[in-house]
Amino acid sequence: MAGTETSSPPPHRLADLETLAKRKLPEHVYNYYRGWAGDGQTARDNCEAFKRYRLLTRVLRDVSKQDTAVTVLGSILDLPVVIAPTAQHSLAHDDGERATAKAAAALNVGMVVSSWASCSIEDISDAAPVGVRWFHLTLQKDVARNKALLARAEKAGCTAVVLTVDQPVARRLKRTGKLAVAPDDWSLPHMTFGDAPQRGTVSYGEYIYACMKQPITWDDVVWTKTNTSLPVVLKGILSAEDAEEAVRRGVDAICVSNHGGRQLDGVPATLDVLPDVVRVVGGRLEVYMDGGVRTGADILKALALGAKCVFVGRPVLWALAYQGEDGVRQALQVLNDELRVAMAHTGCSRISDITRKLLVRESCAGCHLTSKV
Ligand SMILES: Cc1cc2nc3c(=O)[nH]c(=O)nc-3n(C[C@H](O)[C@H](O)[C@H](O)COP(=O)(O)O)c2cc1C
Ligand SMILES: CCCCCCC(=O)C(=O)O
Repeated sequence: MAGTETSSPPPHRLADLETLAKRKLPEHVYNYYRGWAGDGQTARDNCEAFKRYRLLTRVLRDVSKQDTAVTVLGSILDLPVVIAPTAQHSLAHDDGERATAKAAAALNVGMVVSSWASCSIEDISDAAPVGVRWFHLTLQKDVARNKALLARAEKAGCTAVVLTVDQPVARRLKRTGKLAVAPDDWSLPHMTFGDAPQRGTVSYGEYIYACMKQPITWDDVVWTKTNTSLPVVLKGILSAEDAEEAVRRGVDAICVSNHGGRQLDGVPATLDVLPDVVRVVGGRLEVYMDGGVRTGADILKALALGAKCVFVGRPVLWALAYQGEDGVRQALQVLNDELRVAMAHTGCSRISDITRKLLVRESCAGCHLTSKV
């Protein structure tokens, strides 16, 4: 089991965390967290897309202070960052999601607790009573369980429901060409399996789809809206058309996401589709994004292209494996420091100063005065 704290120095970059975590994690856990669909083209492209934009500095402004606060679904975050829903934090550290939630609360960033969490939503709320927390709902075949989870999330203080919509069929999660098998060390307090196959003998996808409602449709989005008083966020939107439908169905926010490249390989990087989605939505609901966010400059780029905030997935798991709650705090602090530096150099004192004018496309780096991003 990972999770023994060491006195290693704090990481300077989130990119270093994966190597630090790898040394501590059992191989199957590292492979599961790192995993991607297909050849990993989309997983890589999510990160590369950020590098295709350059930041344009603006000088001689008073940037002695940066206010990085943002309001999402009525809650104030000190950073435009939400910890993405990711399964099974106890595989990274004994304190699991309790540690992650404490770190998120300490820096006042958001956290989405996965339906696939290893700690229950009640345990997490007991460990970290404050903090902006949302519940990620995987719709299960068991309708009563879905209703009960919505009620439990609200009672435990969650202020939004995040419905993941990009898992229509069981996937074949891979890393280095090997198909992941459902291991027997998962703890799943929110899920009901009925006559599920034996873990350790079937693929990861076969196992989890034994309890998931499949496929889910727009009617399920309406069902979710009807069965909770909380705002509903759709996570996994990639097209302008689906974003338009989300507006029509009365959804409160969407997260442009390809699940960190873990669903269908070959779909576009999220940063590349974000502008189209933002354009069609036209401010009628909040738009977030995730996939490949690794630096404060990445956050600035996503916000410049219209995201209200970003979700961060794998780096949080690496930080948790590296040094538990403290590791996650350090990682969030790195993002905070880097965002402030990027804002100062681009002449931004507050989040609302961040606009598309601060970005140039890589191919246009020499002709930015005439280019549009
Ligand atoms: C190990 C792991 C588990 C995940 N579990 C979930 C989940 O339970 N629900 C969900 O909607 N997304 C899940 N995701 C996807 C993340 O929420 C997020 O979309 C993705 O990790 C963002 O990309 P990034 O890792 O490059 O930041 C998971 C991702 C990883 C890496
Ligand atoms: C422990 C079961 C994991 C279920 C699926 C979580 C997920 O969405 C992922 O990408 O992994």
